[in-house]
Amino acid sequence: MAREAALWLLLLLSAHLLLRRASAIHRGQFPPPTSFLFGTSTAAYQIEGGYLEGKKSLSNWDVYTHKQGTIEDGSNGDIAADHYHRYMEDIELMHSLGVNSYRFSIAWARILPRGRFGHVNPDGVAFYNAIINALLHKGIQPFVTIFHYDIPHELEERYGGWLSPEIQKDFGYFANICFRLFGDRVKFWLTMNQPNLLAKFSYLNGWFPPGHCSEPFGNCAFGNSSIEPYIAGHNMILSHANVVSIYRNNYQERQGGYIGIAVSARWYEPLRNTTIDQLAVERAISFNVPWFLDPIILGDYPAEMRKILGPTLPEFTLKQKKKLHATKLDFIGLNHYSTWYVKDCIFSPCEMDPMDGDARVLSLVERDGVPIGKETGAPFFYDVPHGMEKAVMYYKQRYNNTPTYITENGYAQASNSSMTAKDFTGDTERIDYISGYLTYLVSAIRKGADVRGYFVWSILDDFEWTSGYKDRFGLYHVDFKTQKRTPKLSAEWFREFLKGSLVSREFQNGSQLQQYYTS
Ligand SMILES: O=C(/C=C/c1ccc(O)cc1)O[C@@H]1O[C@H](CO)[C@@H](O)[C@H](O)[C@H]1O
Repeated sequence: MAREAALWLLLLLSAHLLLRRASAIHRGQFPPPTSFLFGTSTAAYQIEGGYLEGKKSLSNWDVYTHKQGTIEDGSNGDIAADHYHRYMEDIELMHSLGVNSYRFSIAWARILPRGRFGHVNPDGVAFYNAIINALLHKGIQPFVTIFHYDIPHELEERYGGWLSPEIQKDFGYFANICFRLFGDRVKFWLTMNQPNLLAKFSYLNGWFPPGHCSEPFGNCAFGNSSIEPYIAGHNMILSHANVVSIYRNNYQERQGGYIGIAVSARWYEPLRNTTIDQLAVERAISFNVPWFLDPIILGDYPAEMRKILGPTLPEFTLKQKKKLHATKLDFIGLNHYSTWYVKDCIFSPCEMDPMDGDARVLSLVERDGVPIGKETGAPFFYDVPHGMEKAVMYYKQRYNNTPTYITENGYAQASNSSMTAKDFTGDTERIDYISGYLTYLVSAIRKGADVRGYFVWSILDDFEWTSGYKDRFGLYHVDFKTQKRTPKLSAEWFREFLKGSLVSREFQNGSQLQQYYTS
């Protein structure tokens, strides 16, 4: 039965490639597996479930999702994709794809249920040991995010989470335990995931816990949208620096790994070809990635931010600047999905934008009624493949070609509860999306960008934060009632791509094939 399904998918895939020639892209255009990672990406809260199992405590997300009205479909991550019980099956799926890396995150509340105020939980440690060992056994490099949005709820209650400098101590305490317990086997660490997006979702527009915001960015019971995002951001930057210094001083030499940070790297284009919209693009960019990477790599916030925010933007003390300078990072992780048009809001009137409005810009997905790219199942995410090359080349230049990994890129299918696996497995749009972005990534690499890996978000359909289970990003479909995993066409495509066998389908002409194998 499973065999039949696989054959059927393979047939569909061949037809897709023949008819649409979707991918001139092939594995041989990238550096060899010894120097380039191809993997899939996940985060603990989005796939694990088991929210009260193994003596885990409640995280901020457990508490938030259990409140009415926070998640669009009223769901939560209590069970999610049940990866807590099915991790071996999921690792086998990845192995069958032929990836050489897997990016996942560690649930803080599994390792330290009470943060630094309690004990290390052996069950949590055992869970991640089992995952790491199973991955290594199959030749898959663990690529670990220490913090991907979920913190022990107690830290939120005690001192307000990321709003307090206290969090720096807790985060350092947690990371130190991760390095000590897992660092003998984990060689790739990300301190955090998308702090630049998280600070806004948590404290500017209030979509994520603790749901803080104020007018005009949103209407929340608590918060101050013009101050709190930058306080949280400041604590995140200092927490990153602290954790990198812990790794450098106590582990890196002995363990021989690398440490970086993953940021949300949206790309922006001017709505009109005018100076004011071009300046708006520069502001939008500055308030996105450079908000975090300028302090971490160059030592201070970007000038555009200081100019607009003035004293609202915290200052780094001399001591902090010294620490930033001494730590920095080994590599940059870019999460890239889409591109937006940007319109100036300083010299022209605008509606309030709860994502980019703090940069005095409005981001849009259409120009004169024409969408910026092909639409996807996620509202606001469009298929704009050239944005990948633009973003990579921009940050190559800004950060002196720091080694870079594309830590996330992927495509969402929209769904509703009456749809079944069959409705999702013929996902040629995802194949087009991924092969398009990979094509532009190859172009950036050819132009000298030091890109060392690419991770698809995601291996499985998962809990997509405030969208709940509606947006399906998986290469494998998950039936959340039975937890059955079914490969989509894109999974078969990725497998063929990683094998290098797409080339033989693409190039019927023998000499080109010859060229590929000898180059
Ligand atoms: O980029 C985002 C999230 C965007 C968003 C969320 C909720 C909204 O309401 C609007 C946008 O996160 C990255 O992209 C993925 C796919 O989304 C997430 O599942 C990952 O966890 C995250 O690192």
